[in-house]
Amino acid sequence: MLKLKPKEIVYLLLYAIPNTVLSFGIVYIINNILAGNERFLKNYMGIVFVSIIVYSYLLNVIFQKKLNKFSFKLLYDNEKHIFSQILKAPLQRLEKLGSQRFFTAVEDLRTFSFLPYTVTHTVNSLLMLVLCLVYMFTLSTLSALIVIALIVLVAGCYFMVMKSMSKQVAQLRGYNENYYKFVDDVMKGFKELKLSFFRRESLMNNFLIPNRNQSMDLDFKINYIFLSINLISQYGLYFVVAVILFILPEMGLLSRADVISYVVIILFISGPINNIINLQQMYTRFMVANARIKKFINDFEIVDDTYNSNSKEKQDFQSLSFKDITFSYHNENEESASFTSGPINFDIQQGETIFIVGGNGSGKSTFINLLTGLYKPTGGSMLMNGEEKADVTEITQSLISAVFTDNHLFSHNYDDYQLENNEEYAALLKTMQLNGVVENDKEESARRRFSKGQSKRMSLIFALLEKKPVLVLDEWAADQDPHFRKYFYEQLIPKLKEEGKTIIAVTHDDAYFHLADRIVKFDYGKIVRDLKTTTKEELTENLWV
Ligand SMILES: Nc1ncnc2c1ncn2[C@@H]1O[C@H](COP(=O)(O)OP(=O)(O)OP(=O)(O)O)[C@@H](O)[C@H]1O
Repeated sequence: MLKLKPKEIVYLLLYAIPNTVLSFGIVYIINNILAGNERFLKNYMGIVFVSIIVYSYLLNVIFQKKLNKFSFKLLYDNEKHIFSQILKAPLQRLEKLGSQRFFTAVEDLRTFSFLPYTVTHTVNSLLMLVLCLVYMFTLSTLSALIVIALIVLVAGCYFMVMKSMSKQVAQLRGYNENYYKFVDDVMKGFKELKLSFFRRESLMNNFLIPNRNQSMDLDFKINYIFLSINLISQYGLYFVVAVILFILPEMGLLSRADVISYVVIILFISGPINNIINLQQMYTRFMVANARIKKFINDFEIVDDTYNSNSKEKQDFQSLSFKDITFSYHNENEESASFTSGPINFDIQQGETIFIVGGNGSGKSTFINLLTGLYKPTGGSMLMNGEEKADVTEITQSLISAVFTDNHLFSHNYDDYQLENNEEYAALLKTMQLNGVVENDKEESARRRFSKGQSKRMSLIFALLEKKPVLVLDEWAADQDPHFRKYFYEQLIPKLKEEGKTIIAVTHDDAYFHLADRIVKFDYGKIVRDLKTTTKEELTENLWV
């Protein structure tokens, strides 16, 4: 993710080299004026000095602008990339990795907003350091070598400590990932938490507080080490100054006149050295964030198996078949499957209404996820209109609209229909008995908070507006009042059937089972009954025997 292209390196050098030469020019002039060098005590030197400062300032402004543009592009492009990766990920991957990965990835990306500042200061500081050291060499080779050795010693200690830090910075990120799980629990389980003092206390005392305390201790330790290292670098330089002032002249390695130059240079480069050292913690954070974003992108880097077609072409639907379809759930770190579905053999013809029934955990929703292409089967084949389809999602995207148990009403209209002045929408609001609830045909009126049952009805309206031939409903009627439930089974389904819809509905409402064309019963992930409905009594007899 963090890779510089040759063009960017050229830009960086085009800025950094002249800028450092100019900054060095400033030190060089100061040094020579302090040393009383005749050539520098000219009137025009003041103008040269100010010009260098102004020129260097302008160069920095221009470069900062470019670098800011580059890093913000990097930041925002990656935000978009992460979003599109999530949209491409299979449901199973998302269920396994958890939504908190998304939040920490965005947080990791934000670290890169410090990139322009860090890069500019590092490049300037490094080049400045090199030039000042070269200048020192022109004054006295041996002394320069001693000074370099001392700087290397201080830097060496620093880097050793730094190296051990990246593991701890990564560990800190891990704590934050868990923290987001607790945030998720609070947001989604707020009501359950409100109802139980014990649960709230347990969440706080046994989970959140230990997590935050461990995180705080580690965060403190990391920052304390960074701070200590910065102090080492600062005081280490005073130590170098002490060597220049008291030892090198005594040993006859440096003339008293050159001592001034050396000290001026050391004091001048102490800024860049401290910069380089301070900025190391930013690099450690960049490295960790970069590695984690890479991991995130890898974890979500899958061949996009979503059928990407915007084709409005009406699909001709006659039949859909499962041939020996199998699927398994695996718990983390477990070889054997925790639940296996199939082999499933199933057929549905155009215009049929099928109710999927069975006990809790019998595999109905898993079947719906396979049918809608959200789960990829581990074996078997799917046929549409008698023709085998390699890409299951091709079937689902073009044919099926669905309302899931945990339906969601989007905050905006992402579909290709408009609600305003849409007669079909107005008619559906009436059919769903929502015309008194939804005030008008404006988007805002459709995207507010509804009661659970109303929200399901809105989702069904949106599913019907997609005008796809197959409608899949997972326990849709479970949230409806008895009056509307009766209306749904006895009038709405027959009406949709009359309009040519093929309906597959998961249901527990055995009072209405007889109203389907067929009942498909699941148990332990397998179809154990596939019955044509006749009379209510006959069905009851056949279904439960
Ligand atoms: N994401 C998952 N990971 C692992 N196991 C799962 C997952 N989802 C469901 N299961 C397991 O698979 C089995 C079938 O679950 P499924 O949701 O398909 O049942 P269901 O028939 O729809 O039940 P219900 O009537 O309660 O909604 C259950 O044992 C369940 O615990």
